[in-house]
Amino acid sequence: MFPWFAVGHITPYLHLSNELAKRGHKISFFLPRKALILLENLNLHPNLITFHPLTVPSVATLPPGTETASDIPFSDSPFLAAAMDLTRPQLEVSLQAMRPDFIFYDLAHWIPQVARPLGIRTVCYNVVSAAAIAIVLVPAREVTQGKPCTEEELEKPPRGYPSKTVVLRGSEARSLIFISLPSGDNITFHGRGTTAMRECDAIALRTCQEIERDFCAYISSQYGKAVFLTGPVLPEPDMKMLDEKWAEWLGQFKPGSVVFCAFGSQHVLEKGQFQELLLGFETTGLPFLVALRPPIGTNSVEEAFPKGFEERVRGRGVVHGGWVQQPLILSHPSVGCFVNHCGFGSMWESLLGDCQIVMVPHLPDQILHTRLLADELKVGVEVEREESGWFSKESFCRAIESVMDEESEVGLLVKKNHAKWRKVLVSPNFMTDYIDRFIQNLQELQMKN
Ligand SMILES: C[C@@H]1O[C@@H](OC[C@H]2O[C@@H](Oc3cc4c(O)cc(O)cc4[o+]c3-c3ccc(O)c(O)c3)[C@H](O)[C@@H](O)[C@@H]2O)[C@H](O)[C@H](O)[C@H]1O
Ligand SMILES: O=c1ccn([C@@H]2O[C@H](COP(=O)(O)OP(=O)(O)O[C@H]3OC[C@@H](O)[C@H](O)[C@H]3O)[C@@H](O)[C@H]2O)c(=O)[nH]1
Repeated sequence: MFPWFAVGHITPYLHLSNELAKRGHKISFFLPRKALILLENLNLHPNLITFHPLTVPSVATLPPGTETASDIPFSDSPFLAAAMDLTRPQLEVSLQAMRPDFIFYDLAHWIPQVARPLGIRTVCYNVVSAAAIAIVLVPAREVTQGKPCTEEELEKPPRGYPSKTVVLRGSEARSLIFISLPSGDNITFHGRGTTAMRECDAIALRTCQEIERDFCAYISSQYGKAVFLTGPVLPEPDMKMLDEKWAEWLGQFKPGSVVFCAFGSQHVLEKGQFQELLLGFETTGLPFLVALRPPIGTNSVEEAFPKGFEERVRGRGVVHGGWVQQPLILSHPSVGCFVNHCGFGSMWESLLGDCQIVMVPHLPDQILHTRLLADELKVGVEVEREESGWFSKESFCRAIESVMDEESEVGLLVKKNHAKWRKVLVSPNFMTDYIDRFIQNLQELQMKN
């Protein structure tokens, strides 16, 4: 396993590794040293899953010590991609010695060049939605190296893109410009993503037909190869592992009453937006647990609190400036609403849980995931932004109240739809059957010469 150096990628690769190991397969997992510390406890089969910490080479354009996407602003992602590419010699030496049957990778587009001569099969395993891939990372989206896409080009989905709902609206499309800019040396993000999928033996996606059938079919037709699906791949939460501190705090509130908020491993808010969000939570009058990193330019969340905030919400609101056990908090009976950025991991965790869903997307893939949930499946609501991109305290509060008010029409509708989808996704054997079929797909691929 060799995922992109981001917690939102390493985590789902580890969930898949656990499922493979559960069925007796042996896994070597390559990841930056720092990520290992955070994720080691998610390894449920240490006898079969071995971690291989990588030394992430220093790149002049990255802050010293950078190892994962959590360490840098989004704008530095291209330099982290360059650093990942420089780990190639480490991978080469290890693969030569190990000779695994398969290697799984995503943004390291050069893996097939290394693996093919060694007879190792390559699986490009993507852990963002099929929709996000279909809208940009396909040959039908023409991108020329050295020529950034225009706004007009970005506004149009590629020919044959199968949805009119799961799209970026108006100025949102501008944020896709990054696909046509360098991502490491001499390659664009589009070049990286499409090479990775064109050159692999199999494309795999962390999704299911039931939700993303048309997008999967589109990707398959664009690349002229089968697309293997793993399903959502989420472990059963083990509530015994929830930190005593949170179990106790959450335990004081009525079932389904607490609003939990987290924005994944990369997103850091501007101070003004952070304060607006907290004021929005305050206005709801509901108990809340917010787990967000200190906003830009601050060293702690406390330092950025709005004036008098702490006293006003004492006893019902907690703001934690670090990492929490998100899947376990979401499964706590007191938690009734999940305000999240709709990273693909959080999207699955919210869909499989039974909290009401409120989305505040930031990156373009997160906007597409939000459209899928809010406009296609209608299982949650999106917080309204102003034209400038600003979320006001009123819009946060309105979105949360609209799903938490038991009388609200929107709240009842999303609850009903969510329950319907959840029933499908948690039905006995749904996830197991996906993994079993996926392994069968791999075994058939292995039979081919
Ligand atoms: C330069 C910065 O680039 C962007 O940040 C990189 C992040 O990319 C994430 O991965 C994807 C994002 C998107 C997206 O935003 C919209 C899409 O329609 C598609 C994708 O695809 C992918 C992706 C990732 C991996 C993979 O194998 C794929 O096949 C597709 C990644 O999750 C995250 O960790 C990166 O930080 C960013 O937009 C920023 O604005 C730019 O400055
Ligand atoms: O405090 C936290 C925050 C997050 N998490 C976990 O970290 C993971 C975060 O993954 P997400 O995909 O939701 O979000 P990230 O922003 O970290 O992901 C990244 O990769 C996936 C893409 O869709 C996102 O756009 C990209 O930012 C989730 O599994 C979540 O449960 C915690 O366990 N605790």
